[in-house]
Amino acid sequence: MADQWQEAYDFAVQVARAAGAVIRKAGECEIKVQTKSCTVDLVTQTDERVEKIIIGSLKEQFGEGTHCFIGEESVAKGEPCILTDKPTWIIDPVDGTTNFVHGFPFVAVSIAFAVNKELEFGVIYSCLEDKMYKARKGRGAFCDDEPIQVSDVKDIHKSIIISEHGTDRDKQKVKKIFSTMQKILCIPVHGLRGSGTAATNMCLVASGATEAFFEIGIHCWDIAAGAVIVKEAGGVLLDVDGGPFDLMSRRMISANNMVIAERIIKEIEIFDSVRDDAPIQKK
Ligand SMILES: O=P(O)(O)O[C@H]1[C@H](O)[C@@H](O)[C@H](O)[C@@H](O)[C@@H]1O
Ligand SMILES: [Mg+2]
Repeated sequence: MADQWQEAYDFAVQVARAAGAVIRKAGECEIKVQTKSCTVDLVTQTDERVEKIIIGSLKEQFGEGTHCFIGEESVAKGEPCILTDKPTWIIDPVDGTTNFVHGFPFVAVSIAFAVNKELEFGVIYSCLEDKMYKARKGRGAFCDDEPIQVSDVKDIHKSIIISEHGTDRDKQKVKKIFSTMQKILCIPVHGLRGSGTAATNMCLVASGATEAFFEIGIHCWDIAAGAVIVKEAGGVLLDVDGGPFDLMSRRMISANNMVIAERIIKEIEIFDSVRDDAPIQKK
């Protein structure tokens, strides 16, 4: 059954493109902003609407009950964030909500699909740039149907590194984030960047525009699709402590190769985040 998930993969591309069109259109109107975990963790009606459209389309296509869903906005409303062996869609309807609110031009729809806890494919539609990134396990990574691959740079001094500061404003954590960035900048590297969306950042690694992207505090929906795309483009994924990549751990580094990844890891000051699949605390 080599091609078991091809239909799902093709459908995910269609759904991501349609979702991106909804986001583009919504960006032309007034955007009503609300907050989630804190005052800088933004959400809009578009995030919720687009997630409903995506999950609704997938349920209609594949039947209610056979597939599971982990969506950013559903989890925010109390749905479980547990990856089981069942076919599971992992969805970020609007990755880069802050960018969307401000008109900063990087916003992505991110859709991944896992079976037996293994990622089968990932689709990221960078909808303002109109770029469709996709990858299926063992079959390469593509941008607008052209194969993409990571950069071959091994010399850290010739690299561009991406990181983000996320939405947690705990002073000690922010201090560690900036201390890490300072140390990396002074290795020195050619530059530090951040697009404001983890999904797009991972596509930039996969297409060779940058050598690595790391972040602590991201969620599984931010990185699931990107993980497949980076890997299929020849890159590597690791925990920020150098251990194996763990989708639910809320931290990861994606890089073009192990040499770059391990050099960056030496500088990362790690801080704790509650795992995505941690039991929900009763209030
Ligand atoms: O826009 P989001 O879907 O909320 O994802 C963001 C995330 O909130 C932020 O913490 C990260 O720094 C960004 O890289 C994410 O993509
Ligand atoms: Mg996101």
